[in-house]
Amino acid sequence: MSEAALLNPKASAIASPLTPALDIAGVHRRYGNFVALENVNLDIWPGEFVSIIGHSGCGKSTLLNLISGLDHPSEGSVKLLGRTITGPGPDRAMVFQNYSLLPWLSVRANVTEALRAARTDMNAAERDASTDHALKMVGLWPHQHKRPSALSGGQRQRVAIARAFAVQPRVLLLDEPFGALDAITKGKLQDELLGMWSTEGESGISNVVMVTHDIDEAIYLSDRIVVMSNGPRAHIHEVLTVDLPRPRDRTELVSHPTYLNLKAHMLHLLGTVLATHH
Ligand SMILES: Nc1ncnc2c1ncn2[C@@H]1O[C@H](COP(=O)(O)OP(=O)(O)OP(=O)(O)O)[C@@H](O)[C@H]1O
Repeated sequence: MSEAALLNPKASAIASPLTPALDIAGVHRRYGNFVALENVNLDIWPGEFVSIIGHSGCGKSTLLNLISGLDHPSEGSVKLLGRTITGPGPDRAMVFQNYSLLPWLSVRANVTEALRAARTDMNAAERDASTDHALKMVGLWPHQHKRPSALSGGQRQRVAIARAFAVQPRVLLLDEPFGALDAITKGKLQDELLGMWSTEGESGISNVVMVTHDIDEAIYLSDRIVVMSNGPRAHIHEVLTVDLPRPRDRTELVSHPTYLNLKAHMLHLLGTVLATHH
């Protein structure tokens, strides 16, 4: 990077390696008197895969909603490449816990309509090709003309995943995306996700922020794992770095000392330090 680019704030807003992809600073989220999040601070760097883990109700979905722009902090700011997020945008796509499919549209149309909205750079043929690819990837191509109501919970979740994968946003926000899936499908989609995320270049997914309850999934996929404290007044308890080389081999990983140490540490945090005694 040239000195001029560093000195020119406009030029450096996008290009500087010193600008976080996401800059979450002093974020509080209150609902009336109820404080869901209290003083959350986190920088996520371009290219990072970050997971968020913590007990139920600690504000994980709230944090994702703030990044998506569907919700706003009561205090503090969330910035994307140096610009404050004021609403949803085509640079971010979210896979919700509850699928959020449009029930009056077919499986296929749920994907193509999302592309029409988010990828104005694509023509109809490109949208069709991208939809075909995403639906095949999640194994729903044979079901493409069905309505969501005719699908199982796991199938609906896969439509939501196909929609986000097809859009290929700069930042992909995932709220327990694989929770409803069987182990084989889950593993396959985790690997598809990694394949898309690690794609180099201007297009494609640069950052993934994923809420999960699954410790193994968090370690397998992430560069860093954010452990939230319990709510109310939830904040970041600890950020763990997953210092394991990529590509990672699922079967070799489980006997790797770094993996075992991380897993033991997370079990201790979630099971003892942050235990909820329910
Ligand atoms: N619109 C709202 N109004 C009032 N309280 C809310 C609202 N949305 C969330 N909360 C509260 O904020 C807290 C955090 O909720 P959130 O859904 O972010 O938790 P979570 O960590 O994603 O939980 P889970 O793991 O169960 O999905 C909870 O106590 C929840 O009841």
